[in-house]
Amino acid sequence: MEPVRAKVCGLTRAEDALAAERLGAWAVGFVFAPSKRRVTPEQAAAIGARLGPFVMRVGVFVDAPPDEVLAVARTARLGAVQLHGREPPEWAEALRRHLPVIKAVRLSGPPDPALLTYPADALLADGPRPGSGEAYDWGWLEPLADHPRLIVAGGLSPERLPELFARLCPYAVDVSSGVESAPGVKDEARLRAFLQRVRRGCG
Ligand SMILES: O=C(O)c1ccccc1NCC(=O)[C@H](O)[C@H](O)COP(=O)(O)O
Repeated sequence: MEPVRAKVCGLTRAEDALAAERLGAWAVGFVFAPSKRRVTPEQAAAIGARLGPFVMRVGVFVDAPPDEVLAVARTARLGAVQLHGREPPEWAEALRRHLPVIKAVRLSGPPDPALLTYPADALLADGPRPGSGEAYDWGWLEPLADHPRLIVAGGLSPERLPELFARLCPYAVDVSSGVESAPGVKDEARLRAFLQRVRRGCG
């Protein structure tokens, strides 16, 4: 059975990042765009430095030009970048010469199938307002179903994973507010419940 990978996004505290690693997250995300969870590159570097070598550090950006993204990635020691805005494909191509790129799409209806040709290493399907916990109709993911690396995000929680996995088996899931007690503060019990369910997979 293929594993389902998990990324815990919107980290602002080392203790939450360490809990995510200990409980089995494959990746942690740092938001560098305007957000209640925004961190500086230096804060992300300090949190990332506490983690072991096998946890991917992902930086979340919204419409930041490639030079800016690469400068942040160097300081924060990121392993991959997640583009959450309307970045032109040329920006993703430029970034992919240096780092893996995850293209995020905000869904308020079924996505344009042209998204499948966007130059990215993975696609992330998010809710209409990232980090808000707002969900969407998973039926809208149909046009992206054949993508080999589809990451499902947006309003996920330990309670909603069983229904998601009964409907589709994505490459990975991404969660932020569904495992929080306050913006940027993760709740260890909810994190544990989420990651335990992910580890059991779709079967
Ligand atoms: O978290 C934010 O505030 C944010 C702001 C701007 C762009 C992206 C942002 N977050 C990215 C994510 O963390 C994902 O959208 C997240 O996993 C899904 O959020 P949630 O619905 O809260 O689980």
